[in-house]
Amino acid sequence: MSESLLSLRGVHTHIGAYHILHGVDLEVPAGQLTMLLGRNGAGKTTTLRTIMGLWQASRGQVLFDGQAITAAATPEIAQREIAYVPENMGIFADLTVAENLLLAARRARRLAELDTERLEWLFHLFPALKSFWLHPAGKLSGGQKQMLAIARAMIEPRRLLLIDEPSKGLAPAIIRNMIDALRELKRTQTTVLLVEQNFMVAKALGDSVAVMDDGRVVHRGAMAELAEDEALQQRLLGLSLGAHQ
Ligand SMILES: Nc1ncnc2c1ncn2[C@@H]1O[C@H](COP(=O)(O)OP(=O)(O)OP(=O)(O)O)[C@@H](O)[C@H]1O
Repeated sequence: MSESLLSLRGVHTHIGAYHILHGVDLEVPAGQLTMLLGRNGAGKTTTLRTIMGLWQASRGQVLFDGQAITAAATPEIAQREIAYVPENMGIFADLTVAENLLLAARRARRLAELDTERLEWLFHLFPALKSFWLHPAGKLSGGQKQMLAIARAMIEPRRLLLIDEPSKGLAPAIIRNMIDALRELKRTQTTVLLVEQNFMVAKALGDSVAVMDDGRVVHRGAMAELAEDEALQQRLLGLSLGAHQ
């Protein structure tokens, strides 16, 4: 079992008067892709936002590489090379694809300063970025916007990527492209925590898995084990047998 890069220990999060996370225990092994699954409203997005410091944990600990980041502010967390791709993607529609990528790169101020090798790798993963390089990002299709959002998170080497439901609303062919790109990212041994509702995506990409329900992690294990156990999927996720084939 590889060592955890990120650990959540008994994390509680309140949003205003609402108690949303009720003691989340989660381990994200280094160099692996961990799936975070669960029904709607289980607390997956709240967990990612709490890790990123966008919500503050009211109890418990968030440890990154053995150090507590529980009370750290978001910029400090980002400086530790943790990147977050929110469900709404957070791209700037009026800016070009190139400008969107440049803004995500902390070490480059001008396009010429972007690491060309890394850029070529991103173009190889997401060819649409090259075709639309100088077009406003708002003109991209939903799938292309999602690819841009992920590419922004990958423009510089990151130690941990938090990605929220990248397949949402995408056509199956686009989802397959996205799976291919994330598989390629896995080859670089980047540690990823990926929230998904689409079980096919989870099955294709996950090394390990955590399933949430009602603000807690209720199952942890290998993704391959959950993928084979339809009764467990039914119990944890309410998937009807065979529905996700
Ligand atoms: N800003 C907020 N104010 C109040 N309640 C919130 C807020 N954001 C989330 N919640 C509530 O917290 C609970 C968990 O939401 P969260 O978005 O983390 O779930 P999720 O597992 O990501 O669900 P989904 O798959 O639907 O995105 C839900 O009951 C939701 O209504």
